[in-house]
Amino acid sequence: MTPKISFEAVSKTFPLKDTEFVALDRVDLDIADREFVTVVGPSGCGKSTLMSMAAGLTEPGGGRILLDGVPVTGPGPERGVIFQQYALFPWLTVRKNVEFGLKLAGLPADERRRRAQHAIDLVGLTDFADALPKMLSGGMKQRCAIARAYAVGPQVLLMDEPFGALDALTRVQLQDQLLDTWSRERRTVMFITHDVDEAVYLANKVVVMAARPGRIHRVVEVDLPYPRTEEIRLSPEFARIRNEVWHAVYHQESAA
Ligand SMILES: Nc1ncnc2c1ncn2[C@@H]1O[C@H](COP(=O)(O)OP(=O)(O)OP(=O)(O)O)[C@@H](O)[C@H]1O
Repeated sequence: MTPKISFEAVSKTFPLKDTEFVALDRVDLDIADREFVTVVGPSGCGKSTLMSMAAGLTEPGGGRILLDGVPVTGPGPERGVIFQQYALFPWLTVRKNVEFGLKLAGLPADERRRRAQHAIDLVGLTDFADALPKMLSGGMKQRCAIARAYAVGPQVLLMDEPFGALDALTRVQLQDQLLDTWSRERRTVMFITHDVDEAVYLANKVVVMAARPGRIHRVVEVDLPYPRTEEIRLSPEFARIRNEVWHAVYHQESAA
């Protein structure tokens, strides 16, 4: 079966003084349809660059990225991108923020309203649909950004440390909510995080990257059932996988 996203020998260099810095060196990775893949690795190993290329915002220097077998040449509505910074329009309500992309897509007003409401309900912001971003907590702002991405109905969600700026409790709540939505509306997710627990809790596959040059170091399958629960989070099997990923991230020389 054709993978949803394929990275084929993807490389990227950036100019550095009179030489070149190799940010990514021949990355090969397949993400299957409806998979939830998390990407972890040391700072500067190229996680964001990799995702930005999947989003069509950065061109690969070498190799190619395929979406359903077709080379990515730019952004598209089948890919929703969510960054750590919420990037909401402060003068628009939650509803208007969520409707924004739908307006750009040229959808009629009643369809925009219906889709936005569905996405707002999904992320639990029903009571705040008419609030401005300044009235929302950090977690609620990020929910709004997620709703905005969902509303367009992307098959793929590309999430770059979306919960990185949130407190631990909000983070756990949003992880559960994201998994809940994912299990109902199965999309393909590529999710970057610095947090090993988060990487294991969410994913069915954790990609561990290494730096200098940026490359894939290991891929760890997470053979834990969904729905993920607190019981799973506290289980010995979870701890075993978490330790394996932790070791792969923080002891790369000895693990190589
Ligand atoms: N536009 C750019 N120009 C020059 N160098 C860049 C550019 N974008 C990224 N880099 C370099 O490429 C490397 C990979 O960056 P990237 O942001 O993808 O890493 P990352 O793994 O996401 O890091 P972090 O975990 O710190 O966010 C870094 O060393 C960075 O300095």
